[in-house]
Amino acid sequence: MYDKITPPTTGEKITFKNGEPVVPANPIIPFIRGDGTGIDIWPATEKVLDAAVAKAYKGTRKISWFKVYAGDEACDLYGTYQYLPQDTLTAIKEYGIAIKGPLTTPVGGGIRSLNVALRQIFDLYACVRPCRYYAGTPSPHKNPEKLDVIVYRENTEDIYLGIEWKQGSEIGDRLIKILNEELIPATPEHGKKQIPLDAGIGIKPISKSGSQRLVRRAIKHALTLPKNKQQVTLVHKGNIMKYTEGAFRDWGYELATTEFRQECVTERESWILGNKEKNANLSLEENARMIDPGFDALTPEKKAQIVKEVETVLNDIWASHGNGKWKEKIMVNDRIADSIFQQIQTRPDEYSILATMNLNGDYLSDAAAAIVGGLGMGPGANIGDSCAVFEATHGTAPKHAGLDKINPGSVILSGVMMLEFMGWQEAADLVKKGLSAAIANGQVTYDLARMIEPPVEPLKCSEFADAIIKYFG
Ligand SMILES: NC(=O)C1=CN([C@@H]2O[C@H](COP(=O)(O)OP(=O)(O)OC[C@H]3O[C@@H](n4cnc5c(N)ncnc54)[C@H](OP(=O)(O)O)[C@@H]3O)[C@@H](O)[C@H]2O)C=CC1
Ligand SMILES: O=C(O)CCC(=O)C(=O)O
Ligand SMILES: [Mg+2]
Repeated sequence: MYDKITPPTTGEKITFKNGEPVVPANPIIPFIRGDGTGIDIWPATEKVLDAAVAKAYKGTRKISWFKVYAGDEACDLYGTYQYLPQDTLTAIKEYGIAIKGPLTTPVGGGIRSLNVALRQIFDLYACVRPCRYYAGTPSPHKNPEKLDVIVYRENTEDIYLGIEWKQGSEIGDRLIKILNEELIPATPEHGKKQIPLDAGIGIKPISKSGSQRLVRRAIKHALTLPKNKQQVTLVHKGNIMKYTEGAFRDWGYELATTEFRQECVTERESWILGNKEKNANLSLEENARMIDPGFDALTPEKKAQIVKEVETVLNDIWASHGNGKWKEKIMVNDRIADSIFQQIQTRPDEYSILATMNLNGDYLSDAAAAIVGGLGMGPGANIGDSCAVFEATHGTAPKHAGLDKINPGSVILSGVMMLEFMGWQEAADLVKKGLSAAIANGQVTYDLARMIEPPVEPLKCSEFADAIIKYFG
């Protein structure tokens, strides 16, 4: 079955039932070490996870790690350009849950991202990246503890589908010609616009099904959070990209107000309901004026539309959501992408789950990680309905590779997410406890040490792992 790798001789497979993993006591879990700093981070991660499982379950549970190859290491073993061998894909498919270090993607030309390829091959449509603060972590922000968000990023489409044509390529030029001469002129709203003849072209597909399955998962996650964090914010640049990013927002609201009608309230609905609660005699038009500050300047048609919206909301959900009942529901709102980048800095405690398309989520997860201590503190998971691959937000950080210096925190915390996904909460809690205590005691790697006042001597990557284990208690 495998060409150059052999699964561990002990251990069993994880399977999936209704999208949830069924985990034996001794699961086999494939891991990819990763390029660049993967060489430092992976051994530290494995050591911490093994120690936590051993301590939590006293030998009754154990992970059998299965080394599989991708990136530079794969080429060394399988030959030139064998960046993602079939063996690796077979193993991940067979064992269901995997964890990986970062993999290099060249800029401009060369191979397309192996990280993205894995997400697409296994349909890992939700990239889940929690950004929360561990006490004692130095941060460029005054109140980093106020940020506690989970970026829920659509992980398989958007421009990451990678359908693009190089400037000057035959098909790219043909496409531009067809667009300029046929399709754009046939679309009145595009007027006399033309694509420059020397442009590269990329396609940005955003589908209804792809958007809604991501938002569905985000809402289900919100249902598991404490009441004050039960909120899903749809992040988009829908004012500019109306039929892709704007549609993502609309499909998100549609899903929330149909599939999750009893569980959700939208922000606008909450205003309408709240207005009526404060003044039961409010007319529909007065209510409409209160939810839309520019109401009086609108055209009669637009005004009528908003009055109709108020009427529909009150007819449809006053009984189920009115009289304050909406305060117990999941709040679904939306924010324009550029705005959310400033909002997570200026009003961090107003947000919880940020549901995004692929590119926005990629940017936003790095930015949010920076607030709570940097890319060394940014874990992540790529989750589908029958497979999950855990990986950090950061990349290979090549200048730090092989120095036993980098912060393994993000991959270790990705391991925590993996343990939680497996239902091994006791082991996950031990790792979080050890990591929190190490940081609180100033035992940190260079990235955090350089921000602490007064400065502390940084630990090596491997020493940080040992410190975490020491603080399991
Ligand atoms: N999922 C994946 O595998 C990903 C892969 N990549 C790939 O990684 C390669 C390098 O990308 P690059 O843009 O340099 O981004 P990186 O995330 O690899 O690194 C950028 C900087 O972030 C900081 N950083 C990253 N990881 C850590 C860590 N574990 N601990 C502390 N600080 C950290 C370092 O800052 P400083 O030097 O200031 O300390 C580093 O120089 C590219 O090929 C890219 O495509 C990128 C993102 C995700
Ligand atoms: O695949 C890559 O090289 C980069 C991907 C990335 O930045 C991410 O998923 O956050
Ligand atoms: Mg990224």
